[in-house]
Order: sequence, then C-alpha cells, then structure tokens
Amino acid sequence: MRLILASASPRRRDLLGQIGVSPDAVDPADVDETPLKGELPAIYAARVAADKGALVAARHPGALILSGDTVVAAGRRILPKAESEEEARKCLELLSGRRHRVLSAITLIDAEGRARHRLSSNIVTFKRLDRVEIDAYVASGEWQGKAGGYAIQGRAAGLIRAIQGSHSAIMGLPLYETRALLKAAGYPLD
Ligand SMILES: Cc1cn([C@H]2C[C@H](O)[C@@H](COP(=O)(O)OP(=O)(O)OP(=O)(O)O)O2)c(=O)[nH]c1=O
Repeated sequence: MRLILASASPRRRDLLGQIGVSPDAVDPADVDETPLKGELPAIYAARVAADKGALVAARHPGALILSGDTVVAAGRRILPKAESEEEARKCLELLSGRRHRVLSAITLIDAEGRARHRLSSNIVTFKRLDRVEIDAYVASGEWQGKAGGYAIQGRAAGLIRAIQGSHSAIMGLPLYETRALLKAAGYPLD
C-alpha cells in the first residue's frame, strides 16, 4: 500500500517517522491558503488540509494520501505564518500572557478515493513576554514560516507555560489522529 505525504514540511515527515511510518513519496500541495472572509479557524484548517489532499490525490491514483494544516487562532482570528520580523513581533505581542488555540487538521484519502478527516484542537499558554524576550525571539529567526510566529519545538518552549492537548499536533501533525486514520484505512502498523 503506497503512502504519499502531501506536505513540504520536513517536520511532518519526522513526526510521521516517530510512529514508525515512512511515506513512499513526499509530494507537496501548493494550494491557496488565503482564509475566506469570516471563515472560522477550525473550518479553515479542515478545508486547507482537505484541499491539499485532493490536489495530491489526483496525481497518485490508488495510493493513500496524508495531508495536514496547522493554524494558530486567537479567538476567531487566524494568525498568519510569519514572514517578516514585524509580523513575528505582532504575533508574539498578541500571544503574550494569554491562551490561544492551535488547530491541526489532517485528511487521509484512501485507495478508493474516500477522504477521512480529523481535527485536533489544543490550547497553548504563553508567559507574559517582556520586550527583551520578544527581541531575542525575533532575532532567533525561528518564527520564519511558522503559523502564529513561533515554533514549540525550539526556544519558544522556554516561554510556554502550559499546553493542553497534543504536542505533536502543535508542531504540525497530530500523531494520535494520524495513526487512527491510517489504521482505519488498512495501512499496516504495528
Ligand atoms: C504553532 C506551530 C506551528 N509550526 C509550523 C508547522 C507548519 O510548518 C506551519 C503551519 O503551516 P502548514 O500550512 O500547516 O504547513 P507547511 O506550510 O509547513 O507545509 P505543507 O503545507 O506543505 O504541509 O507552522 C511549528 O512548526 N511549530 C509550532 O509550534
């Protein structure tokens, strides 16, 4: 049974390896990730994960396709994937001293073309960040391309007071849900 990981993220590949799964190929999906007007964060994450899967499935008939999308949400607001220092700083100022949600959606399309979806909803609490902490984090560059302007797998872990939910989901691939979907689709797991 061929498994295709529809993601450009080396982290998703590593996370999959953590549960002993190695995809036969990696084929990233380049989809439009612009949120629709008024689109709620959970709906958005699920839609983008499904879009990525559908796009890649068309290129690999008969294979299993795994895709995902991770979104950082402050209330109903979807934070961007930080692409500039200014954007990263704005995200950190917004997240400082409060709780936010990290939504990680996955889609698995089976050999018959049937799509299964799961959503992992998590809460992350940052300490109150002072200017020195924000400056140092921005200077680290670790926020680049990261949803919400931080990565829990790096030095931001020292600024995060607590998480409720799944560490793997916050990093980008909810492993519990991923394993469950692979099993349901008949993928051989030990
Ligand atoms: C909150 C958080 C996000 N992120 C990252 C994971 C994702 O790379 C990014 C969310 O963007 P995604 O669109 O989910 O993924 P991607 O663009 O990296 O890869 P692809 O679309 O090809 O699958 O934010 C972390 O690495 N750590 C974190 O703690």
